[in-house]
Amino acid sequence: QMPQKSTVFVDLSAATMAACGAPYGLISNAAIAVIDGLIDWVGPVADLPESYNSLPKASLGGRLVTPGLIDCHTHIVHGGDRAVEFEMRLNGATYEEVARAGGGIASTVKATRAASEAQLLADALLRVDVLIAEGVTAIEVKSGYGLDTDTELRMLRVARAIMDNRPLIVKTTFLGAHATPSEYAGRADAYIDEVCIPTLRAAHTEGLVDAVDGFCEGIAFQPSQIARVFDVARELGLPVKLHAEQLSNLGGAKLAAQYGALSADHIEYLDQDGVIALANAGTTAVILPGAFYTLRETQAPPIDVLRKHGVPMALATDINPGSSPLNSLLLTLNMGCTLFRMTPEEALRGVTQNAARALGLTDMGTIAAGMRADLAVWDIKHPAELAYRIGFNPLHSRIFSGGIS
Ligand SMILES: O=C(O)CC[C@@H]1NC(=O)NC1=O
Ligand SMILES: [Fe+3]
Repeated sequence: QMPQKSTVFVDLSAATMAACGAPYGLISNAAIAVIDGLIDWVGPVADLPESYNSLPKASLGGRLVTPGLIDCHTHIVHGGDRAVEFEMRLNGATYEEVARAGGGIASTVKATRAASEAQLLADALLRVDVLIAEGVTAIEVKSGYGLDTDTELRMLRVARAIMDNRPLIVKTTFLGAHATPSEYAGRADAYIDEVCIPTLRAAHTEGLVDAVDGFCEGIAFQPSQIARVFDVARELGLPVKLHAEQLSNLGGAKLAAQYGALSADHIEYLDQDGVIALANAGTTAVILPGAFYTLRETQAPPIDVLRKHGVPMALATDINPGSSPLNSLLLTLNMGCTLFRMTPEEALRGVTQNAARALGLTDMGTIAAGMRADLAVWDIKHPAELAYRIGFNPLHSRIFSGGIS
């Protein structure tokens, strides 16, 4: 864990992302007082209380500061890759031909089951370091490529080990209900009862699970099967989230809302009833343009309806080797705007304040007293530049728990 710092950062503009009237919660000529790794005060430097005069000052050279970025939906731990099936598809192979050749989730399950904890960690850290270089200070990591007890537990242990190796907050999500493994082909209910739920219990006993997720889709699990997993999550006192309405509308978002889910994710096929259910439940919508782009989908999520009903929107890479091998949260910002017409402010809020909300975190995501001092310092003049550029990383430095890292 990085040493916790006490510093007053000056010579900066702060896009606090806090609700304080100005777009982006912007405070020009600001100061941020940090004590023991937590933000103690933020505001115009002219108003800096004298009580902070004894703290060391650090100039940020007039740069723009945002909350550290949060990637709230990732499958960043996994074995192998799916480049060959990417090539097969572009050479005209159908999904069925790819599946028959052993492609799809099954090929990543096979590679993940064969990989050691050390190999999974080494591979994940390569992808994590790319996110850290973009100013990311927290990520969520899902299991779901093991689909057997040993490998699901190994994936979650690797997710926890990331925090021991990098200055990063990692929240883990159990996704045993990601797909039915080949040994249970055609027996999804048996897989849920004999593997998924017992593995969830074992993972929880080992302290490996912060939330529980599922893939509610025709090619994955029905709402009734997801509900059986969510009932156990509720019994264990674990929050839930759900991959819902990605390729069709099975009512997954409504099911998630019934369980007071932290988030409903993808939601390209969400209808107005589903939006209202999310709004009433206080569930965050997680928008995932990487899968929409990679799968060349045509149905965009109902951003305007979500906006109309005040459903908080988060934005994430969904980094996974099959449907979203997208290793850039900055590019995700641009895709959220250009593909789905989110505004640059909504997009930035989607990887800060609302990403924290999608993970049930209350100590990060905005620059405000009491929050972790996890910040990103940018060589830009306006926050909109973060979503505007394509393939350009303007990060100057990253502050984690009050220390430059
Ligand atoms: O193709 C993969 O490996 C994951 C697919 C991915 N998982 C999910 O729940 N939705 C997706 O698009
Ligand atoms: Fe996903």
